[in-house]
Amino acid sequence: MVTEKFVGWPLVEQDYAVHILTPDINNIKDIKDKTVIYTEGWQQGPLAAVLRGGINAKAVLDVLAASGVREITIFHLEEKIPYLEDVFLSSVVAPAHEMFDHVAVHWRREPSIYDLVTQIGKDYNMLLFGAPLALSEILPFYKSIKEYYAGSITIVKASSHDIEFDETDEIYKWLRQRTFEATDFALPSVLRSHKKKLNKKIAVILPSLNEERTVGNVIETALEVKDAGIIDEVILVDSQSTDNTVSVAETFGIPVFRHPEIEPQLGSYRGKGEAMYKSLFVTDCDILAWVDTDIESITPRFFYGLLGPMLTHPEIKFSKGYFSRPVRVEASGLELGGGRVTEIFARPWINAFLPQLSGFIQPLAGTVAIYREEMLKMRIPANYGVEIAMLVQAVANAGLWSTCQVNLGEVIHRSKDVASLSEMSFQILQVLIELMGIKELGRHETLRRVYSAFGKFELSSKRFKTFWREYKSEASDKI
Ligand SMILES: O=c1ccn([C@@H]2O[C@H](COP(=O)(O)OP(=O)(O)O[C@H]3O[C@H](CO)[C@@H](O)[C@H](O)[C@H]3O)[C@@H](O)[C@H]2O)c(=O)[nH]1
Ligand SMILES: O=C(O)[C@H](O)COP(=O)(O)O
Repeated sequence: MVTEKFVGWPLVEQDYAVHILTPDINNIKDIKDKTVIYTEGWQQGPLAAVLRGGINAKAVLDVLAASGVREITIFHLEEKIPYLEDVFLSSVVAPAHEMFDHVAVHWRREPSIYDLVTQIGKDYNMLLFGAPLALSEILPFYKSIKEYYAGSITIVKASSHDIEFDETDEIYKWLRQRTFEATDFALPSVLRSHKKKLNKKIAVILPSLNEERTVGNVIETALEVKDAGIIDEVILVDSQSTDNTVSVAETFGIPVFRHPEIEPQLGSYRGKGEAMYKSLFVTDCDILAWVDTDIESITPRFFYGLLGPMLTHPEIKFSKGYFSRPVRVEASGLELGGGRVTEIFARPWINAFLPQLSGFIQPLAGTVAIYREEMLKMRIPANYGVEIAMLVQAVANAGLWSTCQVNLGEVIHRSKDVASLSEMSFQILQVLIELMGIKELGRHETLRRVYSAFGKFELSSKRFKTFWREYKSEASDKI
């Protein structure tokens, strides 16, 4: 049963749709542009909100305030990742103090929301929750809570202009089936046995350019995973570092190459893409994985996590790492964004022109693994466009379902200044224009920047030509 307005609910504002939940319900509807209250009904007596943070949690506060509630009790399960608490603090705790006369926040440590509800349920006639992300998850969530709580349940979904993901959406399906957690692959014996069955050799290639501070730790961590029998080779490919990166790497006894010296007759360009292109000449392994050498928060998880889905799902030919990169911003306290170039340039571009890739959380991540035979089909730009180029071609050549992404945890790495990121974006832009065959837009390769101060101008301009590599034409006999 669905009604527009539930009479039992003492709402004083009209911007809400109220849908009745009953234990035998098997379908619920959304109403666009309205906050929706999925509820078993208003119950007089003590009530509490169980909130994690985010827009649906905030919507619970809005609904209660609009219903005339002046005092609120909030239960919150402590996050395993502490910075997520900033989301709770900024979206729930801070506004609650503005909206209610009295606010009690209880930080809890039960292992799950169901344990929490079991503990507190008898004290409240009514419990309110923020809705899970997808509409399709609301009903299962309701039914699970119902098993542990006898009072009246209410789930609130914020008004949103967003298009909901649903089961018919291909990206949603892909996200569900092709997004993995690195921690699910933490048992070396299981990965070893999959690797044996798959019968493929794996090389981890570490690209470096002036990473003397972090490279040693990255190599050591990679070697741990090699010792565990998950990878066969660890190789460093350096882009002519001017610090001690190479000598640090050499102390570990791994093969170390300066990429201009690899197949020198093919010439040499500067850039990370060039290092990745040349790596195929220094190993004959079947699967190649790259992990950046500037990652301060490196752990074995980065390596086995990236490779785990490929080892356990032979149909997966390309694996991309993703991670959280907490960035502090003024207004909301914290953004869980993907990186500045990702959010401001790559993601909007992808959604506008390459929506099939919109499920990738970190489309620019440098932590990637691919089957050698798939890489051989690709055109590789020498510059920072390499990551997006490989992603676009991986999906174009073998289909979205041959790709996956893996949550590797949190990445703390050396951050570039905005001017450097602007140059990186310019390179990625050039690569996308080329790959998408929209050259008629013109290929302007100069990035001009005008600085102005005290009425004077200074002009800097830098040329970014994208050099493309192809295995087919240039080097097929060598690899
Ligand atoms: O010419 C180069 C430039 C960089 N690197 C190494 O490549 C990795 C990543 O480079 P970095 O300059 O730190 O890139 P980010 O600013 O972190 O950029 C992100 O976005 C880029 C574009 O997608 C990706 O290439 C990166 O891997 C990804 O971390 C590091 O280990 C570098 O030492 C090289 O080997 N050669
Ligand atoms: O992936 C990105 O967008 C860039 O590498 C920038 O990342 P940052 O904003 O975390 O430095």
